[in-house]
Amino acid sequence: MIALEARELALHFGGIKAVDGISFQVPERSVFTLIGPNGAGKTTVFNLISRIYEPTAGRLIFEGRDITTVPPHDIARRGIARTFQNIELFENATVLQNLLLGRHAHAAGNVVAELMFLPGVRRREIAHREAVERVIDFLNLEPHRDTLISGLSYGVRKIVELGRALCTEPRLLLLDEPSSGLNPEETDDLVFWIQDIRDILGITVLMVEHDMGLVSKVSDHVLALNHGQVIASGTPGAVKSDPQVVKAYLGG
Ligand SMILES: Nc1ncnc2c1ncn2[C@@H]1O[C@H](COP(=O)(O)OP(=O)(O)OP(=O)(O)O)[C@@H](O)[C@H]1O
Repeated sequence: MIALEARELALHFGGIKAVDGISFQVPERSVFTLIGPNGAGKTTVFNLISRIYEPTAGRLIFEGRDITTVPPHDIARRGIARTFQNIELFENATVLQNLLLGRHAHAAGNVVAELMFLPGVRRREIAHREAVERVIDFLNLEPHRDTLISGLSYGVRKIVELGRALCTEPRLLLLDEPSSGLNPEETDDLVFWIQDIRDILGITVLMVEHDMGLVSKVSDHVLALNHGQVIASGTPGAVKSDPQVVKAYLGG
């Protein structure tokens, strides 16, 4: 089964063809990685899927449904979550509070019902708590649950951000440069987290990543972009040694 499909997707900013008619299919329960030199169009693809940008042309299909014109706030409800290149957490809140906020931000709520604390609201609240506890457990965040984000190392913050995305119980997780700022040991841990997210939680992972060591260890499929176009697609080994990819990284 295909989780996500891009068909001839394009986004032009004036004369700049940031994404220039690319097509790809992300199989369910796989790790699919976008690589390419700076300015290749990787982040723009993420922003198109998150619906931050309107495509100039093309379609995006998620689980067989066209999401090309779905409003951004609906994306999480449909089962897509993302992390950002720069961590976006509430510094003066605890890990638990951040995870709960991540959960609530995407929950459909009725303000009157919430104020009156109707039974449905309590049930939902319990469901939120349970989802958050599962994530704390899964990512071994228990020792940090009551720690303020400002008191955490960068590596742990990145795991919390991953946790916040997982709290929405996505079926597709977008990871934007997950290894940036991590030391080699933390990057090795990330390999296991990503594999567990795919294998244990059954979530499809679409990732943008520069660290080729991490890309090779964890990806089922790699798509290389340059100047907004696909230049290679296949296994990590095949893409890494593709002459067009080698040339692109050398500045071609
Ligand atoms: N909002 C924007 N307005 C104008 N041009 C943009 C905008 N966003 C991206 N671009 C341009 O589109 C091209 C693709 O950029 P993008 O950020 O997607 O590349 P990238 O592959 O993610 O690069 P990096 O690895 O540096 O993050 C670049 O030429 C960039 O300057």
